[in-house]
Amino acid sequence: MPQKIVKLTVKDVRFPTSLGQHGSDAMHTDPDYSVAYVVIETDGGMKGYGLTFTVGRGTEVVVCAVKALSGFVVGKTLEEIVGDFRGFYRLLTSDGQMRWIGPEKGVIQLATAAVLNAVWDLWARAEGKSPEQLVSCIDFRYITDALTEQEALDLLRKAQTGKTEREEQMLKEGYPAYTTSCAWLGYSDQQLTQLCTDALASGWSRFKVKVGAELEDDERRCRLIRQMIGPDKTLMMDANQRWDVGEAISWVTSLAPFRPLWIEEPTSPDDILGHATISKALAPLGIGVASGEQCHNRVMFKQFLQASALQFVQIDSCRLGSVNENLAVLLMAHKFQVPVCPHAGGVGLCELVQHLILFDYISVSADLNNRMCEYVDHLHEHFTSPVVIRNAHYLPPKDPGYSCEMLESSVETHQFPGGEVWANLLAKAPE
Ligand SMILES: C[C@H](O)[C@@H](O)[C@@H](O)[C@H](O)C(=O)O
Ligand SMILES: [Mg+2]
Repeated sequence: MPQKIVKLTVKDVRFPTSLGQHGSDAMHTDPDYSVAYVVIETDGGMKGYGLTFTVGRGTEVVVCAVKALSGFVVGKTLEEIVGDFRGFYRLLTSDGQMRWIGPEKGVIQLATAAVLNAVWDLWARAEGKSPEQLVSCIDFRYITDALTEQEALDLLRKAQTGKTEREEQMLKEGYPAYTTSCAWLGYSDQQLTQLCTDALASGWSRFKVKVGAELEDDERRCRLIRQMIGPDKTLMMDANQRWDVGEAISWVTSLAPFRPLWIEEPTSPDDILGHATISKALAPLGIGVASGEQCHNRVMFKQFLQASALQFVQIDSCRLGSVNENLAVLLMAHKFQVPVCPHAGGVGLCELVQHLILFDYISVSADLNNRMCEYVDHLHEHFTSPVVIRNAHYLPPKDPGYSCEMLESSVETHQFPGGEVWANLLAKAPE
């Protein structure tokens, strides 16, 4: 029976993570991890859950944008949507009036991600998908000079070989992960040492440290973490867009003795040629450039790849236009032979992105070289099917759907500004 979507609700849900400096970096010094949380409902009583991640103030703007998009979803059947998913994607991203406030970037793209993530959740509960079906979800507009529909189909068909073995391998071993939880910028050295000791004891071998505010602090913290993890484990550094191009090169050169695998977001996320310059300058030091958590669409990723500006592609489940656009980027990255190491953490990003990276390994790249998925140990307890990490690997999710359904009680108490958590905090806040 066709399932008609009859309702879409969206809520502003925030967690006061800034109180403990969790998630802090050189540019976002006080993040309150938040989501615009979307639930769509069908007349048959089925529900789809979706979200997009933000860091506090401004979530209400994303909520408004989701409301502005809801008219495109409510009244449609799931079959109508997935029967022409490319067309539906365009309806959301290319509406003649709404596209002016994007197109395909900023708040409206975050809202698109939240809505489409909910649609994918609903669809994912239903069935498996063939290469043809997947390709039919991708909007190839603006990327055919890098990847055609036929090439995408060929890549997916080629990766059918060995798929079952890779699936079994993932079920047994899981997908390799790295942790960012030890070294947020606002953590003291003592906290860093303790968290690093715990992480090593739990089997973590890949670590990311925040840098970019003060060089001396960076040197001290990187020395500390390198000493703790030893010479053989992997270290990544993340500057969250703090530098100009020249500054990035000299700053990272000073940190080179600590042997980072990559420097993440060294400069503006929009500066493709700047990233290319930094990549070229750092290559002789064996340091790659990573970016993507604020790369707003497939067209930007295409250019980063064409310009050899990135050595690690960091897809994001909520920044790009949901699975549809992530599929395009995974396939382009594979064609350009650049490893994908997704951005995760936040609220629900690990839950969502585990699906994409498992898909990448099983159905696209068939490669684990230089690949790992970010993990941050926060806020998983608010989800009905939280990620499962075993020995620093993501174990494949077992429950149907896209894993971003939150506990009703968590949504209730963290709704901004009226939920209990915020009502209490705001009552205590100075005028
Ligand atoms: C404000 C956030 O915590 C960011 O610092 C975070 O997403 C980070 O860039 C990361 O790579 O995990
Ligand atoms: Mg980052």
